[in-house]
Amino acid sequence: MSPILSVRDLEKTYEGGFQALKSVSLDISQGEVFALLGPNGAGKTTLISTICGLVQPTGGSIQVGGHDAIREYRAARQLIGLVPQEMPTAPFEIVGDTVAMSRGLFGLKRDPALIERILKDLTLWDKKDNPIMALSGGMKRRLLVAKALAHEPKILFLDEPTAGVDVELRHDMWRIVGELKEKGVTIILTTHYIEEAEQMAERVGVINKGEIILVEEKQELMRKLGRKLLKLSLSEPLDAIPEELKGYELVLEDDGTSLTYTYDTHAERTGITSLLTDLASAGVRFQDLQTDQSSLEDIFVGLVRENRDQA
Ligand SMILES: Nc1ncnc2c1ncn2[C@@H]1O[C@H](COP(=O)(O)OP(=O)(O)OP(=O)(O)O)[C@@H](O)[C@H]1O
Repeated sequence: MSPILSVRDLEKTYEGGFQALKSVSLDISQGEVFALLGPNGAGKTTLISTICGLVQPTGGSIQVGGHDAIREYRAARQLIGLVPQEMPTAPFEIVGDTVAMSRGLFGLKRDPALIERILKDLTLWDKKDNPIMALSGGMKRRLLVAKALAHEPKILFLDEPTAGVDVELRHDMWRIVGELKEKGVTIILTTHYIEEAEQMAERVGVINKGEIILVEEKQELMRKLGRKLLKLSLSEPLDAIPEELKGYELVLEDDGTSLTYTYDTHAERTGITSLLTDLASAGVRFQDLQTDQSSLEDIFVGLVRENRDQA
């Protein structure tokens, strides 16, 4: 099946020369939930804004549902709903009106029944006659989702949907995403949190400094994130791994002075206890041991640390 969204070699250099996107390529299938994970300033908002036509790219191309996002802007934009990080609307606007107006902006016929359903789904129906300023922060977040859905988009972008929200609203957002997915809406969300990507997404892309450095199926990513290394410094160097330890897929390193075992922290059994017993019966002694995170976790922790250091 051809992707509903296809981004090719996308570049964005802001006025002043800062390159926020460096040749980003990405394909998203219809109906999938994709999380774009990355630290502050990685380029997540720039990427979304460029796809939604709010920011002009300086290179590359974007196809949305087969439409070129620049040459066929209106057709492409019609398919997209965008939930921004913050409420850009006027505080005096009435909740029900502002959602209906969002639909009108796309030149679509009024559909009060649809607006009612959207407001009810987002538990905003009893606030429909209130001005936006009378809503709590959490309700404003829900209203942003309602406005983005009013023209029945096929692709919904959620920019940091749970940044700064309480636990209850975070779970609500996860539920809303699940329900939209059931209806066949393609969802792309940005987040800082591995946990959030794990909860919601089927596929995860990691972006850093304007480059997508990894795209993985969530299951595969979590498997890698869950991997750890156990490194044993041996008392006496080994020429080879003893036959009875072959099942552990150990790696002999550092001129035979260290053995490394990879295990899965999510597994019911890590295999460490039996490894240590089998090492003893094979007569392999060690003087020290240390554990290490898997390389993927290193990447992400490294990204976040780098970002914090720069802040
Ligand atoms: N209008 C602009 N002019 C110049 N530089 C900009 C502009 N908008 C964003 N940038 C820069 O581009 C980089 C990427 O910003 P962007 O907002 O896309 O990151 P992000 O991953 O969404 O971060 P956050 O998680 O903080 O929202 C940042 O270094 C930012 O300062």
